[in-house]
Amino acid sequence: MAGPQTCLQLPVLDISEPLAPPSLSQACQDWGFFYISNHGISLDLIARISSLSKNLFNVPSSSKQLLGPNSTLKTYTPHFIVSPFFESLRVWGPDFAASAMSSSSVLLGEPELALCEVLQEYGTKMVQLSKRIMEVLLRCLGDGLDYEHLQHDFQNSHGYLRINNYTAPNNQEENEGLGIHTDMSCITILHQNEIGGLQVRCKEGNWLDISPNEGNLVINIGDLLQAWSNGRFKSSHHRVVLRGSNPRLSLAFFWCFEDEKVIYAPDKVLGERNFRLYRPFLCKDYLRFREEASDKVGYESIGWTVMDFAGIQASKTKN
Ligand SMILES: O=C(O)CCC(=O)C(=O)O
Ligand SMILES: [Fe+2]
Repeated sequence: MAGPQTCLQLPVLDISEPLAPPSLSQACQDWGFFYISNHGISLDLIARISSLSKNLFNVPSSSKQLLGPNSTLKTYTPHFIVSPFFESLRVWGPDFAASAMSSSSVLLGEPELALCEVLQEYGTKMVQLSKRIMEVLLRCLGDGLDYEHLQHDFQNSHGYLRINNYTAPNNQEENEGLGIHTDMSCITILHQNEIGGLQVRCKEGNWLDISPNEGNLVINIGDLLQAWSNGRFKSSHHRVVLRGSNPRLSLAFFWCFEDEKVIYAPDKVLGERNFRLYRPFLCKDYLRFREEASDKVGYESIGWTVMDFAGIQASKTKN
């Protein structure tokens, strides 16, 4: 008899094709996760980013603190904020090279030009992919002509990249590299290396692996799109577990609404559900709510999702 399912089978959207697989809408509704293929990101580009960014993570932690939460740039998240095994460097778009230049100059004493160049290439491709993926997703929400109208809402969206470096202890345990959370994006485009470890939580509460899939990138829906789509797309709780001591590196690109955007599901996306699940809210107010959550309860976002913040049924006061 087959054992319980441990790995989630997800549709693959071939981004070079005009049509999406029929199962895509359902996957966005049930899981908020799918893969994309033919995305134009070569293994060589990823290998160059991985090896150059390792040089940055290898500098002494006293240097990395110069970019930490109390610094001016605040592009580095040190160990123990998210977990003992996680550190991360943020690269702001749209000028990814300039952001990498500032951070690498602080870490190495001079800019790492090769890294700036590859990150500019990666970031620019991520922006193009995000627009293409959003186009496909909007077609799923509004049939035919509606989608062009919907696209206006995303014209000022922007993106940033996080280079996540995981180092697990050499023990037999399964260690949590990144705790349970939802993303504060519209969509996230993720490359995880061959180690795997990304998991999504089922309704029943158990965890399913989202395995590395033949060079395909993982896409997940974030909170902003869940609210804007009136819950038709789901921002799922997910986490990263580390099995064994192999190093894990991931590149997570977050495509977001602009800070001043009022997030409010347009009439055309309401679909069969004729009422709104979320009150209108300013994007930056939700980001602030989540920041406040991290200060109070740490990184994990349970009880501090967009439903808690703006859900019409939800209690809106948190003490
Ligand atoms: O490292 C990963 O695979 C996932 C990262 C992630 O979920 C995030 O940065 O929000
Ligand atoms: Fe995430």
